[in-house]
Amino acid sequence: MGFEPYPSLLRFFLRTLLGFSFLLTIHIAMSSLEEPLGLDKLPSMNTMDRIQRFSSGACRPRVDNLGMGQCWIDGRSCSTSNSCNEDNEEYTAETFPWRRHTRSLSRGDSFNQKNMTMGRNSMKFGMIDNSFCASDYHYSPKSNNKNIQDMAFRFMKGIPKFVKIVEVGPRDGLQNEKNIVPTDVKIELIHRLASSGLSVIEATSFVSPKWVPQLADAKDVMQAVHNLGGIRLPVLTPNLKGFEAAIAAGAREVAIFAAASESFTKSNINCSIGESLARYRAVTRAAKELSIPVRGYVSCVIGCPVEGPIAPSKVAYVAKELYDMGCFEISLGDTIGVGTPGTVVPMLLAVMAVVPAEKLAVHFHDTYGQSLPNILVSLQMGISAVDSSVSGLGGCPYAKGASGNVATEDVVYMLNGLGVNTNVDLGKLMSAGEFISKHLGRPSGSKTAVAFSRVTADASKI
Ligand SMILES: CC(C)(COP(=O)([O-])OP(=O)([O-])OC[C@H]1O[C@@H](n2cnc3c(N)ncnc32)[C@H](O)[C@@H]1OP(=O)([O-])[O-])[C@@H](O)C(=O)NCCC(=O)NCCSC(=O)C[C@@](C)(O)CC(=O)[O-]
Repeated sequence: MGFEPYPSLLRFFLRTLLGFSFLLTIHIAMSSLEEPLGLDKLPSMNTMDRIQRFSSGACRPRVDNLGMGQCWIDGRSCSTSNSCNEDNEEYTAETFPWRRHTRSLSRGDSFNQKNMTMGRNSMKFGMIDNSFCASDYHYSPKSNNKNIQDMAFRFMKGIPKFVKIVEVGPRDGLQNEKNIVPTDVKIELIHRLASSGLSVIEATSFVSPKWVPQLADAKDVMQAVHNLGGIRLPVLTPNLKGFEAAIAAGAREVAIFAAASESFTKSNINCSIGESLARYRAVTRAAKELSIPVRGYVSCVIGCPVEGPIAPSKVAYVAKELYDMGCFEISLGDTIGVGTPGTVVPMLLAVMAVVPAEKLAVHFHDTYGQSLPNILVSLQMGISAVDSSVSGLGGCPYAKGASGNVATEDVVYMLNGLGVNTNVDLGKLMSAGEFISKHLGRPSGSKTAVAFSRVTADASKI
């Protein structure tokens, strides 16, 4: 819809925009970054805009060429310049097995057909044009508050009231650090994280010290923390040897880690996907005998550092195998952080066709700054477990270029802003982040922590 034929609409937009800027200025001045803007505090135009930007069906990846700037929209290719071209390629349900599920999911749910078709809107320089209002919601001066409330309701509908955060800082966060972090510092970090209210903290890995020297002290760390009350402390175990060592050190929960890429599996655990699943079957059998819960990871759910794009069906296959062998939860890892909502949504749809959403967690690395939008769409799709790492520490030693995990502080800040409960005290969490960042001698990788420390520094100058 163009503006010219509708001068009154244009006036309405300008008035709303001015009103919004004014309100925002007042709010920022008053809140001094103390808390995120809640949905209820944002003017209605902005709510619409956000629904548009976070629309889940925007762009789905081509399985055969998912170069990270490439995507497809209902049979049309889209280049990195975000312009879409019609093409005549045939895309069948077999090529994209999640599409059938997309249609059935879309009926009558928050993740509905309207949202799925928003991707048809053309995009320029990263901004979706205003055709969303025209084609899908017919936004006009006559639109009343109810329409806007409906849209806000639809946006929030899938988002859970409580999100479980799985803190992976002491393990995923530290495993790639070049300088060995003293055992005492690791133990202190776990204590500080626990005191912030986090209920699941991945403590360490019982892997070969030749492969991951940073975690060679797994036994000492585990022995020191395993009695921390009310906290779950899973540890990574790549095989029976690791499982037995973990149990002997006091572990009461373990995690096994597979991948959807053959090349990554080879470089990470030195075997094929098939061999890794056989090893993990042995671990889950042993765990079952001891009533030890096992979490499963699938790495490279969007892309692999060696193979490039990974098909959602491969991710679904490995996730289902782990689920069938008894994992209580499957964490889907974007190991190199190349995912966007456009590629995360189809991957999740494929996995959700074979593993229930309530058994899934998401695990994003923040290489391209896409973790928060990726988490947001995951929540909208019914996932309520999110992995993150204090201060954004992390990276896999066997995934070159992989940056840190999404920062736990940033996840908690966003969830607070959405009114989602996490039971985590952001202040105490940031102090744990400050502790480990100081030790590592570098600034925090959390934008939230950096913003708060600036505000505090500015305030102390007054
Ligand atoms: C799987 C292995 C052990 C195979 O390693 P291998 O060399 O193929 O195994 P092997 O069976 O031939 O054993 C070689 C040596 O390792 C020892 N060994 C064997 N197993 C263990 C064990 N459990 N604990 C301690 N030692 C062990 C074994 O005893 C032997 O010792 P040696 O006789 O030479 O003295 C190795 O490749 C390994 O440890 N890899 C771990 C790699 C790793 O930890 N990667 C990072 C975690 S995954 C990740 O970060 C992704 C994730 C989960 O965060 C999600 C995401 O972001 O996507």
